[in-house]
Amino acid sequence: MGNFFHQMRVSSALLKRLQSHQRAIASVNVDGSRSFTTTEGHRPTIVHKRSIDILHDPWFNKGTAFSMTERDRLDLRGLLPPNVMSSEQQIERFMADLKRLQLSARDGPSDPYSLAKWRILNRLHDRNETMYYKVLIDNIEEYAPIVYTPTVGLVCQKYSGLFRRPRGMYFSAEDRGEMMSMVYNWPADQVDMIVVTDGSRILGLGDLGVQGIGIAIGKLDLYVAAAGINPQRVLPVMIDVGTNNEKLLEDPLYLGLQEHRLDGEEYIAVIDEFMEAVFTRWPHVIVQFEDFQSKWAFKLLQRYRNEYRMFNDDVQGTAGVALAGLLGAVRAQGRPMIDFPKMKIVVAGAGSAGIGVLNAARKTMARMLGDTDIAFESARSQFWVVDANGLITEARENIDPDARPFARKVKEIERQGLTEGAKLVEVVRQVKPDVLLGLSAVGGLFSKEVLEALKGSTSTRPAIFAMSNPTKNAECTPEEAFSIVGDNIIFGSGSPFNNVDLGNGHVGHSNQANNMFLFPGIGLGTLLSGSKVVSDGMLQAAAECLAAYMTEEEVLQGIIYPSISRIRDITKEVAAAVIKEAIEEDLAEGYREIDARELQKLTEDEIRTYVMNNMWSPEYPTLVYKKE
Ligand SMILES: NC(=O)c1ccc[n+]([C@@H]2O[C@H](COP(=O)([O-])OP(=O)(O)OC[C@H]3O[C@@H](n4cnc5c(N)ncnc54)[C@H](O)[C@@H]3O)[C@@H](O)[C@H]2O)c1
Ligand SMILES: O=C(O)C[C@H](O)C(=O)O
Ligand SMILES: [Mg+2]
Repeated sequence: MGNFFHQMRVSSALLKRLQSHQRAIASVNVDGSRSFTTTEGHRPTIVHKRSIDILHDPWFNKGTAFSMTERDRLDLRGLLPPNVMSSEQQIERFMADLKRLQLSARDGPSDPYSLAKWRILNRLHDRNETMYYKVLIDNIEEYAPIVYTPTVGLVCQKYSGLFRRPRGMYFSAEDRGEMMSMVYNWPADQVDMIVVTDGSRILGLGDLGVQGIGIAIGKLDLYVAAAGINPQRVLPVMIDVGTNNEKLLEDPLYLGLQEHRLDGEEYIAVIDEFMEAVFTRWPHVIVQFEDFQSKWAFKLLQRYRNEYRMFNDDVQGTAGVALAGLLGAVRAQGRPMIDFPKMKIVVAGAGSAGIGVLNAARKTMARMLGDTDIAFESARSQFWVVDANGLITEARENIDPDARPFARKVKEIERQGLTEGAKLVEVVRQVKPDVLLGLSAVGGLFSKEVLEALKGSTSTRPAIFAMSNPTKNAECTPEEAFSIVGDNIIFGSGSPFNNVDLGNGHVGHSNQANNMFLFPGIGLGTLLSGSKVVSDGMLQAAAECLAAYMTEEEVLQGIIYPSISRIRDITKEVAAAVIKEAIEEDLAEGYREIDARELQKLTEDEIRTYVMNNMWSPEYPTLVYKKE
């Protein structure tokens, strides 16, 4: 018996070894790599690829389930959102998302087709970039609202569910001290354009944390489609310093750091480290800051704009687009642009966008009035600024320092029956403005009552700019504006709306007043000029180029911005204007084969040709394999 059990014991031990050995031999992978497993647990699978290659290989990719040690070992740190997910959580997220989409297909409020179109376009983007951009460029009017505002807002809100293949880099608070090295995990040795966000104010949707990466991706889609930046040289970046969005903090499927936002010096240190890392690796890159909450938007712009090639699209891009619209509104009245300083402008919203617009408009008025201190001071009295606490006056306690230059003098407004904190409708009623401009993120703020009050405007052609995004945050729709204020108004909005049929063959033109008409040209012009900074003069030249782009006939019809189908052409013109200004300011240092001296010799037409010759188009290159 003993012998029998002994033999049994021996054979079972032997059997176990044989089985494990058999399993080892049996798991040779299809690509020839071998996986060794033992009964004590899993030994590693030998792979012959790392970094982006392994993320893009459906055989080995684990996505958010790569552990932190694997991420370090396989050069994946920074290429994935920071939260490590279990495979169960991944499946749970996918199924929840699928069910959520099915719900939205039935509940109706969100356009289910827009998200479905985004998914299909996103899959193409991951499979074949040349084809993706050819589809986008050839159908820009139909698909810009899908890859950009407004659908991109929905994508950001649902990003944790929609996330499939990571795109871009994630620098998180947990990467402090690592950024200078992890930046080399990005496969491209040349990067021309970076769009970076910290997710703190995505469109008018507030703090979306790591999900804000969608806005950086959407903006760069326009850099490629409108400015012809080579898609292999763009990099979307998310700086994940946590989120104050309680819903995301509690969401088990959220992909970002589930802690409250860093603030103060700790926050600045993270951004500093990021900027140093990217400009060390790519000294000629241009970094566009996007959708940072106002308090940091201004501070970081001032901190970096003289040291790095950077600009803030919400502050500076929007300022230029709005200025072009305001000048267009003057032209649409059949008046010369020099009449601009006479306009009375009511602005609802004193955040990163609103203040940016006010500063640019006031400087332009002052320049038109002789560019003196007196002119600058007098221009101030053309603006009335209303924020969440009503009209901003010098009587306001704890006034935001960025808004202080636009605080109305109490004595001045008493004559108009206005006081500190006066409601928007009261301000419109008393001021009778030429322009009502919204950058408040409050949908429907220009209520029927406010629009009725605007009928009392002293302007022959009042202008309404409902610039907040996405669509549901627009201060009013074109239908409301034209039907209440009248057929003769000028209308612009941040998100696209259809034109309004006014009857009798008349059309109420719904312009898209969006910074997409400037940021691609600002980036492209800065790149091709070789300027080390984005100067105020370059930004002003961009705005004035957009303002002058429309013909007299178009403007008199109420068309003050181009159709998005012309975005490649306006971007070329804006870029040329930016280069010309950089040359005049002696900032242009040249780009690739063309040096500063040669740039200076170019005529305006030659600058345009230079721009066009450097705009990438979606044509397949011929490929030849060469062993690395
Ligand atoms: N069209 C464009 O190109 C463009 C460009 C940039 C920003 N935007 C949009 O502008 C909006 C604001 O962006 P931001 O970065 O300035 O945001 P922000 O949060 O920094 O500022 C919002 C401002 O609106 C004010 N506000 C809030 N409620 C108000 C109310 N009831 N009445 C009047 N003012 C009110 C706030 O006090 C604040 O001053 C967002 O929807 C954004 O998408 C559009
Ligand atoms: O993203 C946009 O459409 C414009 C702007 O940058 C915004 O923040 O709303
Ligand atoms: Mg923005």
